[in-house]
Amino acid sequence: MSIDESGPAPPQAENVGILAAEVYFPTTYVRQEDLEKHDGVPSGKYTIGLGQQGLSFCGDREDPVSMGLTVFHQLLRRHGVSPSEVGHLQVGTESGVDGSKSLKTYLMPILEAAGNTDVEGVDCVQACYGGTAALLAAAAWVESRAWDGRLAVVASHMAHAYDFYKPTTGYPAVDGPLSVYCYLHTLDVCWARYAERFERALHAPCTLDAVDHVLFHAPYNKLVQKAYARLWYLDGCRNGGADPSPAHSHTPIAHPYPPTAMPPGLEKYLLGATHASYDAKVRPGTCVQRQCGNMYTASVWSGVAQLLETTGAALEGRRVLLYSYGSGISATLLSLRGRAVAPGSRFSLARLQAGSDLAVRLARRPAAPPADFLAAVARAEALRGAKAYATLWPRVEDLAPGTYYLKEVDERHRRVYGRRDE
Ligand SMILES: CC(C)(COP(=O)([O-])OP(=O)([O-])OC[C@H]1O[C@@H](n2cnc3c(N)ncnc32)[C@H](O)[C@@H]1OP(=O)([O-])[O-])[C@@H](O)C(=O)NCCC(=O)NCCSC(=O)C[C@@](C)(O)CC(=O)[O-]
Repeated sequence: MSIDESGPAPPQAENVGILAAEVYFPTTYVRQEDLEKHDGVPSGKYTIGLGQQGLSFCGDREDPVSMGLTVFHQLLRRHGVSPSEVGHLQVGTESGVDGSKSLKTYLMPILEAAGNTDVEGVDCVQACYGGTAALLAAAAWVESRAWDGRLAVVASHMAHAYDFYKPTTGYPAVDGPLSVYCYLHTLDVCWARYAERFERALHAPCTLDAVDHVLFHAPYNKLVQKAYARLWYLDGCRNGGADPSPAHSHTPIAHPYPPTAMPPGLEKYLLGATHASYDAKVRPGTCVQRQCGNMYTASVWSGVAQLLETTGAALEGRRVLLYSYGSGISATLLSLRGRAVAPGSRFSLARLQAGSDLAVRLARRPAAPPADFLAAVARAEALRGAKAYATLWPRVEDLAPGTYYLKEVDERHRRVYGRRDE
């Protein structure tokens, strides 16, 4: 997919696009309905209230490095990319394993094995936005005079899902309502700026009708539903539509209500009014997010991979709007266009679709009991900063074939990785 029009095209801009995407999630997860029972909250609180189905977590055998190794290895192998073809490798992350060494350096053995050490890029760290920053840096490299024709890889990894779920010492402190406000308010600002640029570049009105799919960063799915409803509302306001609020029906809206000052009933109305278009434009990119929980830097980009799987060649010519949000605040609203590549290319949309197995892998995961999840959290806490230990769980044979895993942390905090046989 190519990055959409956003201004006068520099000479190399036609080379910029996403050729392939790969997603890794651990095989261990807990069902949200089991967590509701375990936590003693009313039934529906997590599954309907937050719109989530599963929560991925991993044991001490997996960390951001092993997940990055797995997904990077898989990306090259599945798409027939030789390590010598990679000239840029950038990792978007929220949770490195070292205060100095980048995650990118841990992935280098895969390229070094093929004699390739001439690889630009390090890590991008900024809450959930790191993956997007990495993608934009890779795109800028391909557009620049430094580009030598090789491929750029942005390897986003999934952070431990419980990092944000159970804040304790050393975990992020969260102001939930403020963070939700910031997410939605930032969407308002981004949409206004996006629409302005769109109209300047394309000399055509920017409306949601010009968009075929929308992908959102997803801390939880209910916020995605609300964000899409808000986008529809903003679109109506911007394009001189009538106030859809039952209380103010058909009054032209000069200024949208801010997210915190919506008249009673308006949000519910918007959710209902956008139900069908949400199903068509948004839902196809949300399955991994609902089944794994907040994937932080990888969240919105998992939607790209899922859209490739569900839509394939039909994506050609379609416009995908993508909202990346990271606390702090950093956000980008950008659009991508599905583009055909040379017939028979290893990166054709049809091939990407045929080679993708996200739904199969999600369905194959056996659900773990909440007690396993809590034990993994407790062990991660106990091992924070520890050295000279061998990892214990899960058993290597319970990892998916080909998965990289952490074997041990030695007495000098050096991490040793292995790979499960295929
Ligand atoms: C989001 C909050 C504040 C929610 O807070 P909470 O206390 O978990 O839930 P709540 O009591 O506010 O209820 C949530 C919804 O569930 C409903 N509900 C309640 N009970 C039931 C039931 N039985 N059956 C059906 N529905 C039920 C309830 O009515 C409500 O509906 P809403 O008003 O939203 O429409 C909390 O989960 C939180 O603090 N989360 C962490 C922060 C977060 O996710 N923020 C999102 C924006 S910031 C962001 O995306 C960045 C981030 C987080 O990814 C980090 C980064 O960038 O690094």
